[in-house]
Amino acid sequence: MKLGIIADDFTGASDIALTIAEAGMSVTQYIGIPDRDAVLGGDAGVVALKSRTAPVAEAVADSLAACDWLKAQGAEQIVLKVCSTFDSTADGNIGPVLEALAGRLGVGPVVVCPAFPENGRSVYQGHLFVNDRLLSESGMQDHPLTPMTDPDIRRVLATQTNLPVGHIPAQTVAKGAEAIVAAMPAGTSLMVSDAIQDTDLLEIGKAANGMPLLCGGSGIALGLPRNFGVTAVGPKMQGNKGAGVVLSGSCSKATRAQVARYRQVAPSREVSARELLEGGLRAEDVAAWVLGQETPPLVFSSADPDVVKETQRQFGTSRAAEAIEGFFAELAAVLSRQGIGRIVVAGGETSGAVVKGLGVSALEIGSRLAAGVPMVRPLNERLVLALKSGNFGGEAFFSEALRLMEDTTREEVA
Ligand SMILES: Nc1ncnc2c1ncn2[C@@H]1O[C@H](COP(=O)(O)OP(=O)(O)OP(=O)(O)O)[C@@H](O)[C@H]1O
Ligand SMILES: O=C(O)[C@@H](O)C(=O)CO
Repeated sequence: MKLGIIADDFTGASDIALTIAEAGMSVTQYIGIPDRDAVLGGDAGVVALKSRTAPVAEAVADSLAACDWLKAQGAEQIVLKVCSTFDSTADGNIGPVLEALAGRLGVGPVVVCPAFPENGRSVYQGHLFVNDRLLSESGMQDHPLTPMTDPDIRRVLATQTNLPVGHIPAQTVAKGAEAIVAAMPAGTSLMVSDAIQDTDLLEIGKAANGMPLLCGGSGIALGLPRNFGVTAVGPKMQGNKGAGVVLSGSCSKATRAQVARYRQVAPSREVSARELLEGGLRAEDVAAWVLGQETPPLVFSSADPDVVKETQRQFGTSRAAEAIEGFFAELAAVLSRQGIGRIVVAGGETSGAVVKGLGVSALEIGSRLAAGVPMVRPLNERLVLALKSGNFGGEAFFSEALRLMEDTTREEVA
């Protein structure tokens, strides 16, 4: 293994795995730290954790364990993959995790850059934008678990860590890799880098050659495979023509638009925390309904921010989330036992729940379904999955993904 990634959620893991695979590296996504039997080798390994919303001590312990495992596999460089919208709870574990990893790896400056221009995320003057809006006005301020109300990534990090937080401005990045390297201070610090377009990220990648630790969204990996002499080939994977379903627990703006669009063309079933906590809705019954449909149906809990807030007020944030995630996990498990062929999941936490429900230990990375979303296949299974980050994909994503995932003949190109 050359490149080791620690991802703080499951959709984020497949997002960065796609970037690396499209740049020509062989890559496996592991669901947590794998057992010895499940290690597949390859140029890159992505350990998917569910640490984004975890308490600090747990996130630090899990990330250090993942780092140790990746290093033991030979990884020469470690990337902490966080969300391109820098999702963090009020307690904020990104800073402490970076501090712990930097200590473990004995590193100097650590570049931090969540930019993902292809999906509209850019960093300028240390501030994170989603398209033409500051992060704090992008809809992310209403996220059910990680509301982001400060767009200044330097300030967000500074509240989470005692390490010095610095900045590499766009003017320096525009001068290229050498200027970026020259801008690095001595000693350990977190250097938030501006990046507006892919060429910026490629220069940052070049500058990062030999640096033991980096942090960012999937864009941070764009230029890394080249440092290892790898050239692009692109992943290949066959789809599955079997029955399909969409499971959506994401309440993001993009997902809500996708849900609204897909409901116009497919049967849908809404599930609520109330129904799950009070009514005892059975996953078996919903699975039977799913498998009785001709068009792949949609099962969703996605709701508008005011509905989510009211649910959280009534039942508690974690209790509501656990009920919904537990339901999706169980539903996926029943559907898989009954031979479902394609599952599209919307939402990182929801994807984590579904993958756990399926009992998956590792995922092969296939072709691109949308920017940041590959088709993936659990090891030794025929079932294919799409783990979509909440805010990724166009409005017709669900139909398009299901169609692409059905294709058993397509030879994929990067
Ligand atoms: N109607 C609802 N009321 C309250 N909580 C909900 C509701 N629907 C979903 N949730 C919870 O909100 C969380 C949504 O997080 P999830 O990570 O799945 O989506 P996301 O944050 O949009 O995606 P990403 O992390 O990829 O950006 C989950 O824990 C889910 O269980
Ligand atoms: O970086 C992103 O936006 C995604 O890969 C993600 O992590 C969302 O959960």
